[in-house]
Amino acid sequence: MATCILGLLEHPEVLKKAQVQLDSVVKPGHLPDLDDEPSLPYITAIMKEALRWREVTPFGVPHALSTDDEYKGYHIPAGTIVIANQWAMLHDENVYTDPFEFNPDRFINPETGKIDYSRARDPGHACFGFGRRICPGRFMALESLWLSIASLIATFDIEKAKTKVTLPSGEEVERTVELTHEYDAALVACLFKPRSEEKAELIRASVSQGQDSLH
Ligand code: HEM
Repeated sequence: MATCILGLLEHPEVLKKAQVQLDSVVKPGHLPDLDDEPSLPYITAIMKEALRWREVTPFGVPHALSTDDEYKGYHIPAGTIVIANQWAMLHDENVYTDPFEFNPDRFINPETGKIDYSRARDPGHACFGFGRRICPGRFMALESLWLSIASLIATFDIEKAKTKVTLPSGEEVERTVELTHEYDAALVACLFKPRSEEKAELIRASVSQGQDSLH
């Protein structure tokens, strides 16, 4: 979710495009649900791009060989720890054009407007691991992520938080609130604003429904 929010902050046009698609599909007064998924390919594309762009586990989960093996002529003895470089697979420019760009449209066929993995491979080929130990929670993860992203975009405008700063000259300027980090200057404070009073009511109703279901 954090990656997705960062991508949307960097690309307000993606947020707007997703809101237009949501508004044309989801009935007024309702939040999106999984039945809407086939009609909302752009939300699916945003989710897949977030899972690719800043993948959750760049080096997967290390595994150890229980028996000797051979891979492309390399002998790998039993006990060797093998790390799958998911980051490289999901940023391979032969598979994903401009791999460091957050671009959900890479998964959308421009003619049909539908999801099309023939132009950019489904990140599911790497982001959940591989083989026998592939993530068993991936179906739940994809559905809950999709619902969270769709509901967030349907109800909120998201923008970088701004603050007023007074320069030594006395001039007041507006600045983006960035919490710089030793290794990464990408920590940005953001504001979530309900898109309308109707959406604010929808958010309140859904929060109180969630609280009721906890009791
Ligand atoms: C976006 C969300 C998620 C991502 C990216 C993710 C990714 C992964 C990855 C890369 C592995 C290692 C697979 C391997 O060894 O090759 C893994 C393992 C695992 N995941 Fe997930 N996961 C996610 C969500 C979940 C959820 C929601 C659950 C449970 C409800 C879950 C349960 C597990 C379990 C139990 C394993 C260990 C499987 C084993 O070693 O046999 N994961 N996950």
